Amino acid sequence: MGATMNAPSALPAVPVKMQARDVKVFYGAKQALKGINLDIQENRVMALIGPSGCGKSTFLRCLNRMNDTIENCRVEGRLTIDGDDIYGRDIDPVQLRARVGMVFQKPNPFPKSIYDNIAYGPRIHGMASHRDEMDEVVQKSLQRAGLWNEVKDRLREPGTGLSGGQQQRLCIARAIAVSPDVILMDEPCSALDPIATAHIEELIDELRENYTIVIVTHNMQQAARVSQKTAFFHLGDMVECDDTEEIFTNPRDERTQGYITGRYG
Ligand SMILES: Nc1ncnc2c1ncn2[C@@H]1O[C@H](COP(=O)(O)OP(=O)(O)OP(=O)(O)O)[C@@H](O)[C@H]1O
Repeated sequence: MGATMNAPSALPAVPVKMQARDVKVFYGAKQALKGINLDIQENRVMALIGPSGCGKSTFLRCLNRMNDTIENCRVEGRLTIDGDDIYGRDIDPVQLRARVGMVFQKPNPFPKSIYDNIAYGPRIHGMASHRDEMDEVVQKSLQRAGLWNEVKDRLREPGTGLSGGQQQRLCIARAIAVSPDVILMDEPCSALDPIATAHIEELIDELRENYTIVIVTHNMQQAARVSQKTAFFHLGDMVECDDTEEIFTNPRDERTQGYITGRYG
């Protein structure tokens, strides 16, 4: 069977989807990240936690080059997806952002119909040539985001007319529609009530079957509930990354311990 002889209980290694090596980020003269090394495993949820201003969102934005849109922002180091340098000359940031989708803190549907919110990306990327094909993409994306049954009879109504939780699932469906490998989520539940939050958390757990997910959250219970790996950031450093259970029960660094026990943050 080819099992490793000296480690009979070892599980097969999980492939690395994205990798950061010595990633430094500057806003003008101010350094926000000090040399981050991190491996993001495929089909896992990784939570990024840490006190306000430690660089979690900055790091997240490096993963799909959203920092390119910030004028005085400079990124150094190496970031890869499936081994490809995402800051390489041959990488088109628009294509990259389809491969590495993003969901923001505040649901931000386009001022368009529910249908067109989903169809927008596939249209731009030429992913569906016929109406039937597009209908299928829209239906599949909404189903995967757990929203289809609620909206199937009102696809022509504006996306902005949905509840906050539904809007956030619409944004997740929009990200899914262009067939990403990775979905980045920047505090996706912070604007939602507890029921909508629980719904999104369940969805995140389902989505990891097909996608790699990186989520920034201030809510440590949420990190513990949804992620398999957790990385703790502090003052621009990635202090430690481990299995989520390990980080919350047995952190190695006293800064992590201080944060998870609520001593600061
Ligand atoms: N556009 C920007 N211009 C200048 N400085 C910025 C910019 N965005 C972030 N920073 C700075 O970079 C550092 C890291 O910010 P970042 O938003 O990544 O932290 P964070 O951990 O996500 O914080 P929070 O949890 O409060 O969202 C902070 O000192 C912040 O002030």
